Parts: sequence; C-alpha cells; structure tokens
Amino acid sequence: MSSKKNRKHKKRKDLENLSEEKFDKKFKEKKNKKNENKNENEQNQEELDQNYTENIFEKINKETSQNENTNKNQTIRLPLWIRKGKSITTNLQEIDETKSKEVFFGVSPIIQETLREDFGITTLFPTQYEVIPSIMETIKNSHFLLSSNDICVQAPTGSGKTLAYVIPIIQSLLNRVIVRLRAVVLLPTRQLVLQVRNVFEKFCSRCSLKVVSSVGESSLTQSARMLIQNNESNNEKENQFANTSSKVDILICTPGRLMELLQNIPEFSLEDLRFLVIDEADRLLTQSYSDWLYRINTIIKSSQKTTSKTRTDLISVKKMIFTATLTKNPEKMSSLLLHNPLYFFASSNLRFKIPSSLQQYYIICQEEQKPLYLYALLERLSIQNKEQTLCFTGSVEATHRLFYLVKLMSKEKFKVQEYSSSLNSKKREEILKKFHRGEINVLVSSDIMARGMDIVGIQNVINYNAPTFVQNYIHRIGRTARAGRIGKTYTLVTQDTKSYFLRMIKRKIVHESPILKENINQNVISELEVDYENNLKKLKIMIDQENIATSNFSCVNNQDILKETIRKQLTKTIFN
Ligand SMILES: Nc1ncnc2c1ncn2[C@@H]1O[C@H](COP(=O)(O)OP(=O)(O)OP(=O)(O)O)[C@@H](O)[C@H]1O
Repeated sequence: MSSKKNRKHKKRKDLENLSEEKFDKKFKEKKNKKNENKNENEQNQEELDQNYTENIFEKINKETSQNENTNKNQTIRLPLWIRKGKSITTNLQEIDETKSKEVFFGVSPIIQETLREDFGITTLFPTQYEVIPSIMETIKNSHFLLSSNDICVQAPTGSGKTLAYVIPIIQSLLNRVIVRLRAVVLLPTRQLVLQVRNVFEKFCSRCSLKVVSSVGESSLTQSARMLIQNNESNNEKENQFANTSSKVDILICTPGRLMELLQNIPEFSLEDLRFLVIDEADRLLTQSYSDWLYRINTIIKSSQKTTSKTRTDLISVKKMIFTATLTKNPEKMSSLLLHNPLYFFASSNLRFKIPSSLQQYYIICQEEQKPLYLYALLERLSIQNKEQTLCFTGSVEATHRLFYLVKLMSKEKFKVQEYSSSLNSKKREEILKKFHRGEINVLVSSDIMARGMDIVGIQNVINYNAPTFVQNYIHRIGRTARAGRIGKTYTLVTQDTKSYFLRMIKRKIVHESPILKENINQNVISELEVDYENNLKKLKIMIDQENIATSNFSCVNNQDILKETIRKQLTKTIFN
C-alpha cells in the first residue's frame, strides 16, 4: 500500500475507533472553527482536486501518445459511470418542448398546480426533464438490488437543479399513509437550508406532507420537538410500550446538524429513509470534517439492518448528488459511496459550463485605483442602468471596508449594504429580503453569498478581486443569469493578474461567447479622484473608531449586539 493510502486507511480506522464522546468533542471543535478562512482552505482543496484530475489526464495523454495502439478509453481511470453519463443541454433557448410537456404533465396535478401558481413555471428546463424521469424510474426499481441507481447531476448554476430533486421526492411521497422521515436534504449553509425549505413548503402546503428545516442556531431540543412525537399514554402500564414516531416526512439541514441529531437524540432515526440528497456536493465534501458522509452511511445501514427483513432493503436509500462543479478526483468521488450511479452532465471534459445567457467582462486597472474603477462602474450600473449588483470581495474585513467606502462615495445616490459572516443571521436575512425586494441596489459581499443563493433580480456580479480558483469564479458569477435571464459579470484585474485570470478562464470554462475587455472612461476616474481621497481619510477614521470601540467593550458577552450598536452609531455620525 502506498504511504498516501496507508495514511488514509489509518485515518479511517482512527475515526472508527473514536468513542462517541471524543467524536462529539472533535466535531464541535471543528464546527466552532467555522470562519471564512476555512472557506478559503476548502476552495484550495477544490482547486487541488481539479489539478489532480488534470494531472491524471495529462499523464493519460502522454501514455496514449507514446503507445498509439493503446485504447484511450481503457487508460482513463475515471469511473465507468462518469464516462457513460448522459449529456444535458445548458442552453435554455434549446428546450425540447415535447419532452418538457411529457414530464410536466406526467407528474401529479398537485405538483403541476404548485409549479404553475407558486413558481409561474409551465415549461421544465432540460436538467429537470432529463433527470426527473430517471429518478422516478429508479425509484420504481429501488427494491431490486441490481437495478437500483443513485443519481449524480452536474449542471450549471441557475439551471433548476433544486426542482429536479424536489419534484420526484414530492411525487413519490404524495401517497404515503404514515408520516415517517423519508427524505433528508443536506446543504452547506443555513441560508441555503432555508431557501430549499421554502421550495418544499410550497408543495407541502397543497398536500399532507410535512417538511422542516434544522440548522445550528436552533437548539437540538427544539429541533427534536419539531421532528419527533412522543406517543405517551396516561395509562402507566401502556406507557411501558410507549414509542416515538416522526412528525415529518422531509428534513432539510446541514450535515453538521444531522450528525448532532443522530448523536444526541436517541429517538431520532433514519430507519425509514428513502432519499438522501446532497446539494452543493463538492462544497460539502471539501468541508473540514468531510468524513461525515462515511459516518452517515454507516448509521443508515446499521439502523436499517435492525428493521429490514431482506437484504435488498439495505440499499433502498437513494442518494442524489447535485452540483455545478463536480470534482473529478477519483478518491473524492469514491467517498460519495454511490451505488450504480446514473450521471448527468453539462460538459463531458474537464472544463465547466456557465449559463449561456451570461456575458463576461474584465476591467484592467492599477491596484490602488480599484475602488475608483469599482465606483465608476457602480454608478453606471446603479444610477444610469438602474440595475442590481452583487460585488464580491476576498474577505469579511475587505467587505466591511469596501461597503463603507462605497456608501461614503455614493452619498445616498443608490442604496448599498454589506453581507458577510460578521453580521448575525437575523440581520443577514433582513438584508436578503430587502435585496430581493429591490430596496438595495448594491450588495458588497464575501464569498458567503457565492453558492446556491437564488436572488432573481441580480443583473450584475462584480469580482472586486479576481478569484484564484475557477470553482469560486463559477459559483460567484452564477448568482446572475439564472434560469435563462440575461446577466453580466465584471472582474477587476491588474496588468499583473490579468494573464493568470484569463488563462484560468480560457482553460477551465467552456465558452459560448468570449470574455470581453470593458473600458472605464479615464475622465470619469479623474473627476472622482478628489472625492475619493477625502473619503479614504474618513474611512480610516471610521475603521479606527470602530476598532477602539470594539476593543473597549471586549468583555461584553453578546459581541453581535455590541458590533451592531457600534456600527449603527458610527454610521449615524459619519453619514448623517
Ligand atoms: N422550469 C423552470 N422555468 C422557469 N424557472 C425555473 C424553472 N426551474 C427553476 N426555475 C427557477 O430558476 C432559478 C434557479 O434554480 P435553482 O436555484 O434550482 O438553480 P441551481 O441549478 O440549483 O443553481 P445553483 O447551482 O446556483 O445552486 C430559481 O429561481 C427557480 O425558481
């Protein structure tokens, strides 16, 4: 065994041997360390995965050219299911109306009604009409060991992946008689959990299915109360046989919360589980404590062993993986523990697809003039075009500084807000609602908004700093041009970073239209310069005051409230 394999084997053994208590402790420690630096590490890991696969392909290409008789397909070490995957179109102008109608009218009238009335949907997207029938077919076969399949879907951002799993889950549970926890959907963040729960709720409100979400901020006891019913009786004798039952059919949560429920709530069980959806799968697999999937798999199998009578029941949990940027690292893929997977993809090679309605631009400027160029661009987009813009920065601190600066410069000509993990979740939700309603024109954000967030009105995404990793770029720009809408993305680069960025984009993304250079009028920049210098000075004062105020009150318990109060106070004094 190679030393790398040895290490992995040892790690897995160590994990298996960890006592529950130690596991809990380790799990919680890791959880507490959640911050944006971790996200960066995870993105590093995603990039390593991509490079790893590219190296494999480079090696394969070399081997192939050295030996002309070698059969190319045989040398590729990617699993067969990937090579045999089904291609789906990403161009939403190329919808096959017949197929779309066939699938739309093939689902229950309740689902059709919800799609029409709550979502305004009468035509399904390619990802949906290709994937939904296959899931329905494999559900029928779930009890036949050989013909049961897991599902793995890689399709661009905004291509409707959520409904591609929500519809078949609702369809197959509609006629259930007893409430049991039959579907679990895992997502990486609280905001995404709530977003997907809202989608499920629209269907469940028209039928008797029950859906709940559980995230780290609600207490475990609270979650347990929502999930489990204690069927106690007044009769003491009967109470000896009192049992518990599920109050819900579908649970949406983060993997961390699922592990906590499994470990701390003895009545919580996955023995009736039929669907396990892992959305934003590549992101979840790069999380610091990525062995959660292995552990959940073991728990599902053992809880089913105790209840199932036949061996075939053991594989009846259908795993469904959804992502816009699937890793092709074979090791990572095997950690998904998929059973006979059916693979759907938008692009068969190592390059990723982006929405075809998205136009990409880059702007060259000097590092120290970036805020000026950004502001000039924002003025054009927000004041002249009256469009909504999401602007990504590289960190929480940068988000905060840039927000203050843009706010100072805008002088209320347009509404700007910041969005990062430094704000508490209530505040974040409030901001999202305002952005949804169009009450905020510009949202300056850290990468916390980069994945999965579905906000209809965003016309532009700006990368204030060019992302180093292509996956990060794809998810960020995927917040616009969703569901076939037009969107534009602008990336600020310097002469030094330009070639790395363009090379990365050209090598790793399939382009339907080229990335174009955008110019900002030099006169506009010159006119802004004096005001910019003054505002930089104000910004420095603000940040210094904020730091002093925060450190003076470091003993205050609730730092969230403190920060909020300081910010409000400062904003009042500086901006009014
Ligand atoms: N058939 C359809 N017709 C019109 N709009 C649709 C259709 N299906 C989904 N949508 C809308 O498209 C938007 C994007 O869908 P969704 O969030 O599922 O994308 P996604 O592929 O999961 O993207 P990401 O990879 O960024 O998470 C949503 O607002 C959704 O309501």
